[in-house]
Amino acid sequence: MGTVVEATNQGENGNVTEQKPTVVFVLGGPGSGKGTQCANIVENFGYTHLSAGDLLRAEIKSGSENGTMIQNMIKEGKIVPSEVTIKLLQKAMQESGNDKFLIDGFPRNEENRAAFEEVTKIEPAFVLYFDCPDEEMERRLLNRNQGREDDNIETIRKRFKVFMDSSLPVINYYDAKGKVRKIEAARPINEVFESVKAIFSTKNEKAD
Ligand SMILES: Nc1ncnc2c1ncn2[C@@H]1O[C@H](COP(=O)(O)OP(=O)(O)O)[C@@H](O)[C@H]1O
Ligand SMILES: Nc1ccn([C@H]2C[C@H](O)[C@@H](COP(=O)(O)OP(=O)(O)O)O2)c(=O)n1
Ligand SMILES: [Mg+2]
Repeated sequence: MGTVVEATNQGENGNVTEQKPTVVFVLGGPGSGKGTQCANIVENFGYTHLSAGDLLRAEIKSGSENGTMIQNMIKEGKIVPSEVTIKLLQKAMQESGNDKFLIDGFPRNEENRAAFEEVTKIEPAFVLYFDCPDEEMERRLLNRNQGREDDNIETIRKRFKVFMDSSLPVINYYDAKGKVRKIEAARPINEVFESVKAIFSTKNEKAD
């Protein structure tokens, strides 16, 4: 079995080798509801959910040599170097056995985006963007109660700034390619999911 993550559609001799996996990037500010909606999508549409933040937090817990660096960056609301995050994503993709992925919270900056494309040669089918006002996101994060070291008001403000400065440009990049599916996220969870369902039920998954 070859790797799904670096798969190409055609070998050098022109033979069809493997299909590239379907990837949907799930973006939006901290607390916009990415993880919550991904869980719903998994139940209904057969995707594997990969949260970049969850993978990084698991890496900290595992006691890896990068753990302290990752922990310090997350506490400061900063974005971990792509090399680290992409390796974790590739490993999780390989281990999943699936060929449809929701990649949640990635790419969060231009470096993430360009490096993922370079390393995997995968273009997302589309980008789901949860648009939510800061006040609502702040309320949700302060009530999240998952014991996260970055869900305090000081780090939250830093994360909002990083989102505005570094992540919105990535969303704009994909918007210019017609790939962004924007969702009003400041509504009850089930209403947001109705909008999500409508997007996954249309034939845009394979669109270039
Ligand atoms: N539509 C919603 N309305 C109210 N609270 C929500 C909604 N979606 C998610 N939440 C809550 O807000 C918090 C952040 O949601 P989460 O899915 O973890 O967001 P993200 O992954 O984008 O940071 C969680 O406590 C979650 O239960
Ligand atoms: N691509 C990514 C994703 C997350 N991180 C780090 C920096 C982020 O502030 C934290 C938390 O990300 P996570 O997606 O779990 O946070 P939210 O669900 O948006 O609240 O992880 C990263 O460095 N690079
Ligand atoms: Mg999340």
